[in-house]
Amino acid sequence: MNTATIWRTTLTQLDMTPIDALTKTWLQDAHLIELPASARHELASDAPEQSLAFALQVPNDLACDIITTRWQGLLEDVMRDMLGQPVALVVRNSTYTTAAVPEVIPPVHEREVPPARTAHPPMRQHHAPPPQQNGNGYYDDVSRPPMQNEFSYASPNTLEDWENEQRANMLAHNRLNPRYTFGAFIVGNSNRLAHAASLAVAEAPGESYNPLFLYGGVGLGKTHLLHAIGHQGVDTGLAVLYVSSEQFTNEIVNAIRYRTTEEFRAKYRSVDILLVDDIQFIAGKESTEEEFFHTFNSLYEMSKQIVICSDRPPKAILSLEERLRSRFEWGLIADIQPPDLETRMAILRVKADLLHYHVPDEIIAYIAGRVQTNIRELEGCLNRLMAYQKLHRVELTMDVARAAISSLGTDTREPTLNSRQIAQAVADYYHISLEAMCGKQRDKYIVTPRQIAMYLIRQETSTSLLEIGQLFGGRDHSTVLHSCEKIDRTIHVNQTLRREILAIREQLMRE
Ligand SMILES: Nc1ncnc2c1ncn2[C@@H]1O[C@H](COP(=O)(O)OP(=O)(O)OP(=O)(O)O)[C@@H](O)[C@H]1O
Repeated sequence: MNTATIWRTTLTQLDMTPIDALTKTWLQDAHLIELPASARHELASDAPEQSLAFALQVPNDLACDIITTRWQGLLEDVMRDMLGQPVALVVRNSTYTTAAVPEVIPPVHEREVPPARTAHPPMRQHHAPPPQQNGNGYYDDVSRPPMQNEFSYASPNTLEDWENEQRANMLAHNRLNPRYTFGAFIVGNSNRLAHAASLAVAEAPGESYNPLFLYGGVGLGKTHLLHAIGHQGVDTGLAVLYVSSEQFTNEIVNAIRYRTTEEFRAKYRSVDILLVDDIQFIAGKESTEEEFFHTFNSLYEMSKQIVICSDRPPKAILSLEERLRSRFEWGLIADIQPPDLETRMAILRVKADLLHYHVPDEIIAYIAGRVQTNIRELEGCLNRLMAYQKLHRVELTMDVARAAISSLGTDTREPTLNSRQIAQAVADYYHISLEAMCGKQRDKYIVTPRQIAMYLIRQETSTSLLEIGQLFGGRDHSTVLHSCEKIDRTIHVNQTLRREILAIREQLMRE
């Protein structure tokens, strides 16, 4: 996929985000280019090694500042979901060239600066040049007025309004992903408890479950729930702080290094809701655990809400100090399990609707059947499908979906099924013998499963109509075609049949 297509597809996906109109105009005018290896030093120092590196050329300095501080993280997330690989961006004014940067001056994000003294760092601060606050608690590099003629999209008044709104937003919503709200979270059996507990905590922070400890596998919605609690807290005027344990650790290291531990403590102890992601990473880091222990105690004593996420329950975080482990167990521990097929389909449906992307149910079921454990991958598949379809300018059919999804990496299940396995699964599901199903019998309780088996074989394998006919007692290809078409029509009007077929598919995917 070339960079122009990647960028066009990214722009379509930004439609559902609350990016303001002016920034959207800048993004529409931006150009994405691949960053050559020789320019990788421009990326944030914590950009993953294996990330795809791009430069986003935007029309002016102001756009550059705002997109970097406010939206870069979101852009990287959207592109990562679409491309299935981490993405690192550097946002530049389009007049910038690498050659123009004097070699003796390191890129600004690599220069050493003391940690910003703010309780509300901007979103993804680690990717941006560290902002400097002015006396009003605003960030100078963002609040700086634009130069005359710097852009021509809005009158100064509009810009001023915009800036005020953005400052307020940035200070309030800090690093929370605008897409991760309760409204956008699909509830199923796998996450019902975690969702209910998160909602209870958001509605009455510090009163119901404290701490709330959420755990579950990769990409199952822990961070999403954490941010949803955060948004609700911010909306009700509370001071919310979301940190990854990695960020917490870095801040402590910096606080010790720059002798700003008092400020560090003041910051963490002034919040109403503390949200900590991936707590398992503080285990074994002595001074981080020590500081977190005191932070926890202070907040707890003041009845401030603490919500913690991890990939495993407290008992399984082996090198965690006992006193922290026991505190994590004081409140409620809720797990998130991999979603069932229905939930995966619902998530895909909602996501497709948000993108105004019409995806037939059968394709939703197909994707949901292939990605079973990780919702991030599930979303990635949908993004990939959309990008693939746009790139090839083809109608969205099952074959297109298959081609798009099969080019994905290892987390998806490739169809390794053969016709006999499918026929057997259908026979098992309807409690009939394979022989009867493949024979000549014409009773309805045999005929329908036979037609379903033909339909599924046609969907899931490249077996020809002729071969399918041979498997089913030497029927000719037009009979097979008729059966497939009949099932295809019926599942659009018959919920029961649709569910039965989904259940068989799910069973096959599990095998
Ligand atoms: N129940 C859900 N409804 C809608 N979207 C969901 C749901 N669960 C997860 N997602 C989406 O899946 C993606 C991954 O979720 P999230 O980042 O919260 O996972 P995580 O459990 O924190 O993963 P990790 O362990 O990798 O940090 C996000 O885009 C999130 O919005």
